[in-house]
Amino acid sequence: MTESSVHPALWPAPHASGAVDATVTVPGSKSVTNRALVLASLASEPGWLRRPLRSRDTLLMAEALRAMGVGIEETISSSSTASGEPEITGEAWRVIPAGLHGPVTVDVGNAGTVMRFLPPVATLTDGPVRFDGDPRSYERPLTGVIEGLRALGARIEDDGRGALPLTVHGGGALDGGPVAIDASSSSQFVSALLLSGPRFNQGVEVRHTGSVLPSMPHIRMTVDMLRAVGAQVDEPETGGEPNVWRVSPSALLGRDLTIEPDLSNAQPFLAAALVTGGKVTIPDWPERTTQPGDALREIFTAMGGSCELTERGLTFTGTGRIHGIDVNLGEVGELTPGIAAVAALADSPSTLSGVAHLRLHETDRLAALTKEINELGGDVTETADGLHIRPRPLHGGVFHTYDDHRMATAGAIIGLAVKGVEIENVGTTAKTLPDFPDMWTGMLGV
Ligand SMILES: O=C(O)C1=C[C@@H](OP(=O)(O)O)[C@@H](O)[C@H](O)C1
Ligand SMILES: C=C(OP(=O)(O)O)C(=O)O
Repeated sequence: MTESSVHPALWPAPHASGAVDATVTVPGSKSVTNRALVLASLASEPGWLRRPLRSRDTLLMAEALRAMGVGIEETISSSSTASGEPEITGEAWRVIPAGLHGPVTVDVGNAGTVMRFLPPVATLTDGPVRFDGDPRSYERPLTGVIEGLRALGARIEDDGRGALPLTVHGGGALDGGPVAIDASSSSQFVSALLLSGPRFNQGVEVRHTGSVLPSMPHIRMTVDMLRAVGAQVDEPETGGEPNVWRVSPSALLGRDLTIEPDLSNAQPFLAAALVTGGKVTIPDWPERTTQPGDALREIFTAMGGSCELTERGLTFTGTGRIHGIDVNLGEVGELTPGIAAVAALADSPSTLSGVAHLRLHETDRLAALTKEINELGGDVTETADGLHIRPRPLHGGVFHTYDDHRMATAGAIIGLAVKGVEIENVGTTAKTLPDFPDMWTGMLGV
């Protein structure tokens, strides 16, 4: 447990006195940064990550890979101006792959990407790799990774619950081949096995056997990023068998990759435009992306705003009126807390569905959102796979965050419209956006 969660401070969420009008530069994507770190570490030559996200989840990933032997040097990248003067263009990480070694202990924190993406990497080391993390990490599902890796030839010691803590006994290589897993509780099981797949002797063929598969854009992100480093991937969306992904064994290239801004972390800022009837521009919004946050253009437009993508970025404009929405968020589950917050301020009810698996995210997000919005006077009920939200006038109070970064940002969105909201442990936003409080007050000019 972190110091801040033992003595959680209360952060008075700023109330917006008028329409916001701001440009907010959002740091790099967590999901892209952590995939890029894994792929660069498994490559056969050095590579670069430019504008990586520097947050708890990505630093834990970098630290774990370093402990296994990978060189990751943090530098400030520069390029020359027309006059020849160097111009600072931002942070860059140079990744230098090396032989992977144990014994190592990996702290996964509460990062889904670290606890799921690294056990497959650990099978390639020459020793034991112990995985441990925050108390909540013991409750988050890992069965697909543990059972999947065992079926592919790995030796893993765990306590039989299909969760952390566990030790992967790396044997220097893994057979690989075909494997069937149920990834209905997390798409990250599929991504995890695919990311290391090129380095398994026979590659990997992952077959998802469960009824639902959440977060498909994140699996597309895995496939796209694998292809970008030279891997050969067959997958359902380009003519392959449904629910089957195949990665051939191959060496991986070291690339020079600029990380896109984190569009899910852009969500609270776009929501601020919607809630206050203002305007927010996010520079460098990609024209094409696999990030689920891109769906906000459609979802927040349906909730009452409008957006325009230009060379300046994405500009989102609110009208001051917010409408409820009936939407299946199965593909974009991580957007649920921010959408629920906006929906609680709308002029009609909302039904958010397709997100039963959020009960096993950083916290049980369906229970947490229901409790916290209702404690401010709201009327939210949990359904089997989501939330039903009937807006009511809300009042101030403490908004608890349960060590969940997206609960903290959801509370901040509500605080824009409701006076006297205090966010407990806003520091938990450090998981993916350490500068959130300053960025938020900066946007509001307070
Ligand atoms: O692969 C990824 O980077 C992610 C996949 C999703 O996980 P689930 O499929 O477990 O929801 C998402 O919610 C998480 O924030 C990031
Ligand atoms: C679910 C999330 O994170 P994780 O990568 O820990 O699963 C999230 O960021 O919303």
